[in-house]
Amino acid sequence: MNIAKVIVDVPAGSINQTFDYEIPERFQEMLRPGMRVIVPFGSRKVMGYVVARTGESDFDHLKELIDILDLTPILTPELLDLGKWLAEETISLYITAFQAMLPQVLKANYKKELERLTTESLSEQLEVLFAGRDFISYEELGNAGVSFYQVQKAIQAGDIAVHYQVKSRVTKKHITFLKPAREVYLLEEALQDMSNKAKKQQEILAFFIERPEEIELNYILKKFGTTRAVINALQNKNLLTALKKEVYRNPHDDQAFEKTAALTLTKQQQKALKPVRQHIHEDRHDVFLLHGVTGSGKTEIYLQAIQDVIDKGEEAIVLVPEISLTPQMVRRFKGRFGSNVAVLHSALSHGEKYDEWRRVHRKEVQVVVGARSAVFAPFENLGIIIIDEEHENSYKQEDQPRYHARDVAIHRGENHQCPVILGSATPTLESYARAQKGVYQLTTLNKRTNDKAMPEVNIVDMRDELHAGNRSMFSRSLKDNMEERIKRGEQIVLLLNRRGYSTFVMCRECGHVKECPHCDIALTFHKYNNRLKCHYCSFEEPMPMYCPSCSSDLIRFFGTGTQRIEESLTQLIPEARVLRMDVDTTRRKGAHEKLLTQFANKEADILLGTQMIAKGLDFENVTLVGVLTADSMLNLPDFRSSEKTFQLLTQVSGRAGRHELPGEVIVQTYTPEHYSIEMASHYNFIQFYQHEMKVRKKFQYPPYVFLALITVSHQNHVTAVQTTQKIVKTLRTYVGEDTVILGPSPSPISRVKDRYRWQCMVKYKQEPQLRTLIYKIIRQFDEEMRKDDLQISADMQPYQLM
Ligand SMILES: Nc1ncnc2c1ncn2[C@@H]1O[C@H](COP(=O)(O)OP(=O)(O)OP(=O)(O)O)[C@@H](O)[C@H]1O
Ligand SMILES: [Zn+2]
Ligand SMILES: [Zn+2]
Repeated sequence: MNIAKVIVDVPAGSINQTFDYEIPERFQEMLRPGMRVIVPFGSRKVMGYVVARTGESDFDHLKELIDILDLTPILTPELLDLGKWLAEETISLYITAFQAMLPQVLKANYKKELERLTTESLSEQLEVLFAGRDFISYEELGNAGVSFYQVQKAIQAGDIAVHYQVKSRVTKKHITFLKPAREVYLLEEALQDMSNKAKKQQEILAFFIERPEEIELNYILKKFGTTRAVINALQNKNLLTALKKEVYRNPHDDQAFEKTAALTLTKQQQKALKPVRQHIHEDRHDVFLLHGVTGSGKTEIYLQAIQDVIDKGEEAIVLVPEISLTPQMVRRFKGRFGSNVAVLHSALSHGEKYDEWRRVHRKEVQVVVGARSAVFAPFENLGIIIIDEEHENSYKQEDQPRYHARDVAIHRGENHQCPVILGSATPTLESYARAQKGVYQLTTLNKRTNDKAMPEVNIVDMRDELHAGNRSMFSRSLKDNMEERIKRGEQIVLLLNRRGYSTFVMCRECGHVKECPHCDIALTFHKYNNRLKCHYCSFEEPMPMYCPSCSSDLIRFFGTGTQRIEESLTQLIPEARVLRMDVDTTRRKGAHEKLLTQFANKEADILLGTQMIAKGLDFENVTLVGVLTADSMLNLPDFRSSEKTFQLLTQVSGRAGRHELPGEVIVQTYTPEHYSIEMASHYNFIQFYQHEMKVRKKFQYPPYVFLALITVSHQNHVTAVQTTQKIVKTLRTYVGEDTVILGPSPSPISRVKDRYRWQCMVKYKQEPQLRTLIYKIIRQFDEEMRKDDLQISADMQPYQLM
């Protein structure tokens, strides 16, 4: 067994397999699968993961592996298997799948050090090595000739520990971040206009167009091999902004969490919990869909199920959407389980994330609460996996490996024979349809725990406002109601549904929205050439001057930011104290929490915000929720837009009247007759489900079919088109008769980073060989991908279609 099978960190299709290495004598005792190693690869030294040990190889003259990076495996046998499955399921490379399961710190080569933990004496060799110090660098270990096996034993005994030194912790308190200074479509315009000489600027801008989030300056400098001058140029053009952020570790340790005890469950809660408990105790896997209205006490059910798991000596993973990983949510879990909980989310620095991950790895906690990637927590005795707000899009990863956390959770639930709970007030059509078929077990909570009615929803037709001469963003009824609440000392939550802004075109006179004649999807407005396009079938036409439906010249695309609304709000109701919560005001660490605390302390009357205020918030004094433009999302070129609108309206309505005071909701819209708005106003999920299923059936969208999206990109337009054509042709030869292949068509963002992007979509019901087929097709282009920088990616069950 002196041969290691290694997946190397060389992300290329032609290298997507294990390589065999001889294990040198000094590592033989300690090397185990799941450890990272350094191996020679060609003329280089690269990192790799040991996936197995074996006694035989098909090859002669194996090279020796050079070094071991871990003294204990960082991937469990289950996670090694999971990585393989994940790669195959998402048509990704094995190395990419393994990297996705680990915190950032373990992917890079960080400096390591050893810490002495015990005051008792160590073995003689180790005593000599430490020489009275508490910390020594890892390199000293190699030089001292101490056996790794001895070190490993001391680690297992808890006498010493290995740390990865994260640079930011030691050297810097502040890190500079970059982010777009303007809306993405404005960046796109700037990119179009930019001189071809400014190559680096173009590359960097294109990067931010694809990922308009803040990111470390250093990362950008390194990635593009560029200098501060190039960044400055982009800043001077007002395209990027720089900001400094402080970096801490152990974010939750100093906070005191008030201890909570289990509540006496309501009848409905008891009924929902019972079968889950049975499964926990019988070590049985099943998927439970917990469909419970907002405020019905789903979280309490999770907490009590987890308590059982803890009592049994097993472990629990709770996934919550990034956006609702609020201090309120963390407090509920820490309040019940104290330091037995690790929290993993993106607001943590690399070092903090690694620290939390390590607490899981060392079995110091039994519960993990985290965003998507927490589904890979390296527990070995899972007793339950819970996905809260299972309908949230953030559970789908939008780059390689393009996995959905739900699929991973269910796969791990099978591995560990434990239950999986999917909870939501507005389940996805996919999940609800599975529950209807009996694939998942459905449990419904249709009452709030306080037995209060759901707040009444009033729809305001904004076209009437316009006709009455009110051109502001606020209807008369919303204004009157806000003033009344402020007088009574009650509070208001205002939602600006901002996604999709400035992309679709709507007539303000009659509400008409331009749709594609072939696809039942709104056309997207492209400002730089003033044309409307369909992103499914590539239909396009010029932006009309007059509404095709009523001939009004009030047809235009939409665009309003929270800041402008805040201004007009203070003009409209000067006495209102407004807190604005959006990406701009929550950028600083802790800002989110601070705003919520201010609002809870009644230092403001109105909380105005984007999607991030729709979820999880629970304030007793909120009696009015206003939705400024319910339709803005409805017109996104996405077949899920009605579903997303229904979900958002239902979630935000759930923020009102959660306690003693009754709540009310005012929804402003230009299309009050749209079924998702109308049905959300009655909280009628079942009716919405039935209606939307008919629409999906008619247009053949999920859950009636599965989708696979293949995207090709290349600097040369013709190459991109021709490659996509070849792919489509091969696919057509092998798929079944009922399978539909759409395309080639240009991707919605048809040029990024000076690369042209084309795509094709497969709609299928049954294609057991499709993944293998797509994998093989992509591999046929390995040569071009390696030499000519062609890129091909596949997204099975895509969520992002734009
Ligand atoms: N059995 C119970 N008895 C009394 N109060 C309860 C009970 N269960 C939950 N609650 C309280 O009811 C409120 C709503 O519960 P919870 O937040 O768990 O609901 P939810 O379904 O998760 O809501 P949402 O989907 O809106 O986040 C909370 O304040 C919670 O403390
Ligand atoms: Zn019109
Ligand atoms: Zn179309």
